[in-house]
Amino acid sequence: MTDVDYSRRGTPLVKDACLTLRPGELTVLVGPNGAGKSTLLRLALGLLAPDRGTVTMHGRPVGTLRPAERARLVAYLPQTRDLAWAQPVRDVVALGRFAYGAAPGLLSQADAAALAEALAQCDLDHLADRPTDTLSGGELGRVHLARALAARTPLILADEPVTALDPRYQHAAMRIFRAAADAGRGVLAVVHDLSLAARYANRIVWMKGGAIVADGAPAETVDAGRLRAVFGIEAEVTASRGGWPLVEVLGPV
Ligand SMILES: Nc1ncnc2c1ncn2[C@@H]1O[C@H](COP(=O)(O)OP(=O)(O)OP(=O)(O)O)[C@@H](O)[C@H]1O
Repeated sequence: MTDVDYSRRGTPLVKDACLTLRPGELTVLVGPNGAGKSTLLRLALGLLAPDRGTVTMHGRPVGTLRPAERARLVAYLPQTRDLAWAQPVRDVVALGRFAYGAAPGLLSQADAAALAEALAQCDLDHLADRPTDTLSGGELGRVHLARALAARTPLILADEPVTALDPRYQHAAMRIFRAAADAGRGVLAVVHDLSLAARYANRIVWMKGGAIVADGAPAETVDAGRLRAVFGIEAEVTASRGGWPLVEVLGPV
């Protein structure tokens, strides 16, 4: 996206945003509550139309893509994930294949392979037949992640995909995203845990007040001054043994 502005009732929610997602990169979007992260994702997906600027996907204006075309290019994991009715986990994950013509009970070989891989990646094999209204919040979070992965799209946009997950599954999910990026896909994930972001991202995009205020590798952008300026927190940043920045939040400024 280039030079994107978006306002609602006279209030600018996204200002002058320029962002290019590249294949092979796990980009983590961070910023305080209300910074405009979800709005930016929705603009990138063409779910909102910008007041100014351009948004393209694979070189085409995103607004000109038909829904099924878009669904083959990008998987979207929204922040609020309502399911209209309870269905078995397997069928919900299979919805990730709808852009390829799949329906529950009507899966091609490719659909079935993608479904099986996504269930296994998200450790859902033992829950595959469970109705979704019997799952815990974290289990349901993994179902939605699996649905996004099953689409096997070149691009994944995930809005707070790890928020409901326990530490083990948070790391597992970030590793899945990182592996997807290493395999050549482009991933953009909104993550609030800054150490988790710094541990796995190739690149961190920082938003505040609707604007992208920094964009770069974790080692280049995670520092105490930026954490104070963007989040209003005092924090100590040290280097982990693995070389990535570790953030210890001391408290609000
Ligand atoms: N339809 C709308 N009308 C008015 N204000 C809106 C609308 N949609 C979003 N906003 C406001 O825009 C701002 C940005 O919202 P957005 O959901 O993009 O933030 P966010 O960075 O994703 O926040 P969070 O971390 O809390 O999820 C918020 O202040 C929100 O209240």
